[in-house]
Amino acid sequence: MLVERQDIAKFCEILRKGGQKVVFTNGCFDILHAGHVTYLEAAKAQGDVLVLGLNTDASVRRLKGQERPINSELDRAKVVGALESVDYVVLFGEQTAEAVIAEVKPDIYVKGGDYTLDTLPEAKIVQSYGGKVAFIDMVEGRSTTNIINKIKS
Ligand SMILES: Nc1ncnc2c1ncn2[C@@H]1O[C@H](COP(=O)(O)OP(=O)(O)OP(=O)(O)O)[C@@H](O)[C@H]1O
Ligand SMILES: O=P(O)(O)O[C@@H]1O[C@H]([C@H](O)CO)[C@@H](O)[C@H](O)[C@@H]1O
Repeated sequence: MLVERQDIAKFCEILRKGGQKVVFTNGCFDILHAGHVTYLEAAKAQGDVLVLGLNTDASVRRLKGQERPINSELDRAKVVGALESVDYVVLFGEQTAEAVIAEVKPDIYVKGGDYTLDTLPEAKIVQSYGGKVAFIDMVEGRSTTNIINKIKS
């Protein structure tokens, strides 16, 4: 389910008050692949509810170049939100997920093994309120870039 950004803070406060352990992750999820699916299943397993912060189209363009995303933000939200492991999706347009994390205040913040505590600016804000940061191992050879390059070749 897509939650409006203006509602996400209140929404997650209600989840926490209901005793739900909230897991948060973020990403572009442009062309979904098996690495994403495995990763999101492992992220969800860390708690009770998985909230996914999805980069807006403008944000993806800044991060991954003018030719991206391939799929629009609403299409990406619909596809990734259809996964059983993903409970809620919220769009964010900032460069990093720090602001939306400050609103969600997840118990656990998860990213893939392509990041480390040193390369994750969001780690500081999670740790500032006692949240946990977890990393999920990468599924070898799976990436949206690889898929695009394979189609182009
Ligand atoms: N092969 C993979 N195995 C596990 N997790 C992955 C894998 N690829 C991406 N992720 C994770 O999924 C999230 C979204 O990543 P992203 O959408 O950038 O995927 P990507 O395939 O790396 O895309 P791109 O090739 O466009 O950079 C990130 O947290 C990332 O760590
Ligand atoms: O799909 P990606 O490229 O893994 O998602 C990005 O993750 C960044 C990460 O959290 C380190 O800051 C984030 O800043 C960026 O906005 C994308 O979500």
